[in-house]
Amino acid sequence: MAKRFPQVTKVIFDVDGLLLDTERLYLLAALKVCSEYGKKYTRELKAKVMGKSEKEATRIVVDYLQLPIQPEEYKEKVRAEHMKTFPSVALLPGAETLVRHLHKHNIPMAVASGSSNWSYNLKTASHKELFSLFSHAVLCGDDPDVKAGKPHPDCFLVAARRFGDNPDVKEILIFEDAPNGVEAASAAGMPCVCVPGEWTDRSDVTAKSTIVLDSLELFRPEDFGLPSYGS
Ligand SMILES: O=c1[nH]cc([C@@H]2O[C@H](COP(=O)(O)O)[C@@H](O)[C@H]2O)c(=O)[nH]1
Ligand SMILES: [Mg+2]
Repeated sequence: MAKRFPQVTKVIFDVDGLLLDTERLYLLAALKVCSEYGKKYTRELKAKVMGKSEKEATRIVVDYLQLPIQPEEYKEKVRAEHMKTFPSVALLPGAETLVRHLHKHNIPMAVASGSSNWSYNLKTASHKELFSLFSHAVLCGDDPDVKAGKPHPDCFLVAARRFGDNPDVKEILIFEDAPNGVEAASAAGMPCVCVPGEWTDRSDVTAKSTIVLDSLELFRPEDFGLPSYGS
């Protein structure tokens, strides 16, 4: 089958809103905590923080809504909500099939997320075997090599270096759901498949994505020179 886009040889997946259905859980937690102070956590505010590191996202929310608490206290309150919901989070449609397919064909794969280690461990707890198929996870919140979170390109460039053989950035395909992540992929010089979640406006990701899909289930590996399903 002919390629539609340049050949890629490696893949990096975003986590929240792309592999895991966590974005609705982030929303519920933020709505609950902000409402305790009579504040409304809006779609516009959510779009600003999706993909950011926990530290940055926390500061942005507290500043934007002028919450009468320190960012650290906001973070702890939100974490208390996440402890209730993250351990049973579901995978998004198409995620498991795609990851297992690429792994079967020995395509090097990593994940790169705005998450902290704490949050990543909690939300991947019931999907440990699937997440063990990635060669490495770059977690912006706690990784000493990541100087700036998405939309800066650092997390994807660090993940690329850890593949080990100094790969060409143009051969590394990013999967993202949010504007900050698409921006980061573009800044890294990497092609990007965007699957916009419920809280991402298509118009915010179209220009800098290689392709925009309604679901991971619609991704055709052969379009990027990867082995097709069934092969
Ligand atoms: O409603 C929200 N969505 C997402 C985030 C932040 O975005 C990251 C998601 O990163 P990614 O999509 O890169 O996995 C989360 O770890 C969190 O820090 C947030 O604060 N609030
Ligand atoms: Mg995401």
